[in-house]
Amino acid sequence: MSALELRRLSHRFRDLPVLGGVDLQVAPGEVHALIGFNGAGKSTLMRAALGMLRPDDGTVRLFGVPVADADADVWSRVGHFIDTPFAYPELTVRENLWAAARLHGVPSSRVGPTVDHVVAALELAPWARRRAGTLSLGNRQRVGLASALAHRPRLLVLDEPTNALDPSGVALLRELLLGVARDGGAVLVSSHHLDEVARIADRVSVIHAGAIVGELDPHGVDLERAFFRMVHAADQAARDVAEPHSKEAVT
Ligand SMILES: Nc1ncnc2c1ncn2[C@@H]1O[C@H](COP(=O)(O)OP(=O)(O)OP(=O)(O)O)[C@@H](O)[C@H]1O
Repeated sequence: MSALELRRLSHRFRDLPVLGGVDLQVAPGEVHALIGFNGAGKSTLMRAALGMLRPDDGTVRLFGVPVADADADVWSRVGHFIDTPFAYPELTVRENLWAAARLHGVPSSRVGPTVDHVVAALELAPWARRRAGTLSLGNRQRVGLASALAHRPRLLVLDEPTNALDPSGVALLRELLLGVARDGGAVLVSSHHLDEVARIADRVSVIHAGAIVGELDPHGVDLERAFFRMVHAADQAARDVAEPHSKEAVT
């Protein structure tokens, strides 16, 4: 059973079509990367996957359960990092992580060691007693990732998680995500960084203009060229559908 399954997901914001019939699955033990240009629909897809946005059409299942029916047990197995990292600015890093772990169902008897573990994992110890609102952007991003990871979720959904991280943070996160997948967890991660994706992904789906236009081999040569070729082919196919006569005139 897939940890996450999207079927025929469609959405528009007013008259702007943003997702057009997306199918996507993330299996246990797999890092599935989603790459695409700015505005391609990555965040919208992830928000729909997490029940933060109700799509116009299509279905979302988390561990086989329709997202609308997901109960606390299902959500306790999900971790996410979307948009601006969530943190209470007036609480310390430790207090934030404590709250995140409790909200994800970690019992109070285990929350102390859970927080210790994730503070160490994200190398947040020097800032653990600082208020989150006083942290640098990169360290706030680390707190957001720590909140997503603290309760050891079986499905992680991360939207551009390396954006503000320094090279050591990027390397740290890479090892953490590979560890989650090695332990049988499922990871969906969006990124613009093809080289980073190639290092961690088992599958790479390309999203373009709200549609999955193909998969890239993460171990293939020249991922960037393959990505642009795929996107341009999708654009050409869309033009051929919109203006069939211009194609006939050329051929
Ligand atoms: N709440 C909203 N209201 C109206 N339009 C929106 C809203 N959220 C997103 N959009 C539009 O939907 C499209 C897809 O946006 P989305 O944020 O999903 O793209 P993305 O692939 O995550 O982009 P980026 O790489 O820049 O983060 C864009 O054209 C965006 O302007």
